[in-house]
Amino acid sequence: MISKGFIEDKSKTLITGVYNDLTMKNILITGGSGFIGSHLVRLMVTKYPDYNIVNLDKLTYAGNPENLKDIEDKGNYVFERVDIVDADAVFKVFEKYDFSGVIHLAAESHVDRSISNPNEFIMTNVVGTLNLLNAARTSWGSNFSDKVFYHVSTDEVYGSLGDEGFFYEDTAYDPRSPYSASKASSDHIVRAYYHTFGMPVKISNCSNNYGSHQFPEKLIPLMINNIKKNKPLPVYGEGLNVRDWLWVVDHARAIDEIFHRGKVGETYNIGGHNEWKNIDLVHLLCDTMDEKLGREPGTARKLITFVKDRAGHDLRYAIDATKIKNELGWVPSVTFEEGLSKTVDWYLENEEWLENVTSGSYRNYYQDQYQNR
Ligand SMILES: Cc1cn([C@H]2C[C@H](O)[C@@H](COP(=O)(O)OP(=O)(O)O[C@H]3O[C@H](C)C(=O)[C@H](O)[C@H]3O)O2)c(=O)[nH]c1=O
Repeated sequence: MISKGFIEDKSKTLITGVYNDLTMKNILITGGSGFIGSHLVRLMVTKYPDYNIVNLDKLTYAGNPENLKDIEDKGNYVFERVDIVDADAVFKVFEKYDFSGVIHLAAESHVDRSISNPNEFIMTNVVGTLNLLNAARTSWGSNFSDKVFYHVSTDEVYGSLGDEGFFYEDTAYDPRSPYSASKASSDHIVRAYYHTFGMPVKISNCSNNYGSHQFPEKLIPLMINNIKKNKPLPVYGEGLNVRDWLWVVDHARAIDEIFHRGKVGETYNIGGHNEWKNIDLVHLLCDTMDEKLGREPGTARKLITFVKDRAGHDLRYAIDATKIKNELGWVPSVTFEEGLSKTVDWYLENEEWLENVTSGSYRNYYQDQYQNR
């Protein structure tokens, strides 16, 4: 079924009326209905009206078209429901559109889920990435001029830091969870396609993101949701693990810069220089929520419950983001206090979204909508 107007094949036959400018570039964003992906799609669709943004997403529990409600009617946005593990389906999408660039974010991303179900992570993150690389290679042939295959990855590939030091672009990979091992593998495969086939690739490795539209299994939205509902706040171990938090909108800005101006074959680390011990962050969230909800100070902290630690829990992540700052001029646009306050407000104002993602209502609704496509 035709989604919303597209260029049917590489001879560029126009078959519906929406995209009548054949000079427009088709850019593929995978995982665009997810948390980081939806922020990137929003930015690209609004900032680059001369690009057709094709969002390819499987719509798992964490991918939700509702995240893009505000831009889904734009003429330069198209949605394709595809599982990247399905090589044939991926090839068909590459045949249907003549992509100039690929920004690949589709991934299983939750570390705890990778511990209980590693296979899904290997399939989506490793095999899925391979399928995209193969489809791009077949589609582009040996003509790589003006093409980019950009893999969006994580700082977890570098392993776990002690109390000191940072991850640099040349830090040796040392992944320790099935999730980070799958992302490390896909980074290596992407690099292999650069060295072996000359494919113009770029990779970025980013620290923990926070912001609107994040599935409430991740630390920040989970805590916000539980505080709101007066439910226990599960802190793993003693809460001493450290994460470097970055506002998701700033991550999307960084991806835009790297996609357009980053050097081919290079890696860029992205981070906020914003390290927090989990327990300190949970305290901050508790106090912020008490204030915003007009509750007695100290109310939310009483909900904190120390629970069994995550297996193989990485102690500390911290990114050195000097390269992206020096080469591309990117720095975070907000302080953590600003970003967190905006984030808490968004979850409080979007109760329905939170309820629907938690109950699976959106998922059921959209799976019905797209089941015959
Ligand atoms: C869900 C949860 C987490 N935690 C701890 C575990 C971590 O030390 C920290 C953050 O956990 P979260 O699962 O939100 O994120 P990470 O495991 O650091 O990984 C995240 O950031 C990287 C960069 C990615 O690449 C991952 O895709 C992304 O999921 O809070 C708790 O103490 N309690 C909880 O209920």
